[in-house]
Amino acid sequence: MIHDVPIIITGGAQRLGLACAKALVEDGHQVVITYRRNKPSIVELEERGVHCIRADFSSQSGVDEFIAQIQQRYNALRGIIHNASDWQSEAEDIDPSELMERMWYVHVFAPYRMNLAFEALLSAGSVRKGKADIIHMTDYVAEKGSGKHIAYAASKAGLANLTCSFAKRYAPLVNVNSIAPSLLMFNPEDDEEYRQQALNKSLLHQEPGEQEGVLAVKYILENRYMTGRTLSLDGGRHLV
Ligand SMILES: NC(=O)C1=CN([C@@H]2O[C@H](COP(=O)(O)OP(=O)(O)OC[C@H]3O[C@@H](n4cnc5c(N)ncnc54)[C@H](OP(=O)(O)O)[C@@H]3O)[C@@H](O)[C@H]2O)C=CC1
Ligand SMILES: Nc1nc2c(c(=O)[nH]1)N=C([C@H](O)[C@@H](O)CO)CN2
Repeated sequence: MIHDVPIIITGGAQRLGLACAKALVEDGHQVVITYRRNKPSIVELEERGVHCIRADFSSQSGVDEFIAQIQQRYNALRGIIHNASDWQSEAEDIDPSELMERMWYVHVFAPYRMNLAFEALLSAGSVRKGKADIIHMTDYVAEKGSGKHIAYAASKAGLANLTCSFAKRYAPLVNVNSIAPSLLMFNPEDDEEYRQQALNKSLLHQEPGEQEGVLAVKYILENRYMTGRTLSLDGGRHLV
């Protein structure tokens, strides 16, 4: 057992999770990330002192194995950012039952099990660091639904609801909040037409990039009077 008090970022080897990991290390935090598929960023993160753990949250055993590794290695946590996510749509070649199960495991079951299992570690982290946080990365569509990503949206709504329940359960030692982005970053395969449509969905018409997500995470980590709330990062999409 070592005496670090890290922040865990799930799905931390690319895009937003990776940017958060680098930024939190810069700010002096100890960081643990999970990754599913190996990537060059893992070496870079390990060189910066990040503890990288391979984990797949699409089954109960994958979640349980990860929890056991954390409990064996650490006795306190400064926080956990549930960022791992699978943005899969209801495509014709996908079995809906399999899709819903996959979405539910990564967006609801894994955060739920981890939040329960890490209660003692987060409480200890709060005592040692003066504060502990659980952050759920949800999505604008958790509130509005989505015609193309039905299971994804439903499972993100489940994650948003966990925010309220765990905020009640863990107050006052652990603050529990969500960040609900709309468009943060396009994927490389997105074509120009798709990009224009997505940009036109918000008042601000921009692809903000991962650093806006990092700022939101840092705000929550520093804030002492917010729990059970959602920080909306959507360019005013609700007003369009
Ligand atoms: N990007 C955007 O515009 C938006 C993002 N968000 C939310 O913000 C967060 C970050 O977004 P973004 O950086 O784009 O996310 P990505 O989709 O790029 O990355 C998510 C990470 O989660 C990991 N992951 C997926 N499924 C599993 C699983 N079953 N078990 C373990 N790990 C898994 C992936 O690992 P691997 O690569 O190895 O498969 C990947 O590294 C997500 O929660 C997302 O839903 C919300 C709205 C908009
Ligand atoms: N896990 C992910 N979730 C989401 C992604 C993504 O790439 N990975 N992307 C989006 C889109 O950016 C969308 O909001 C606009 O095209 C949503 N969620």
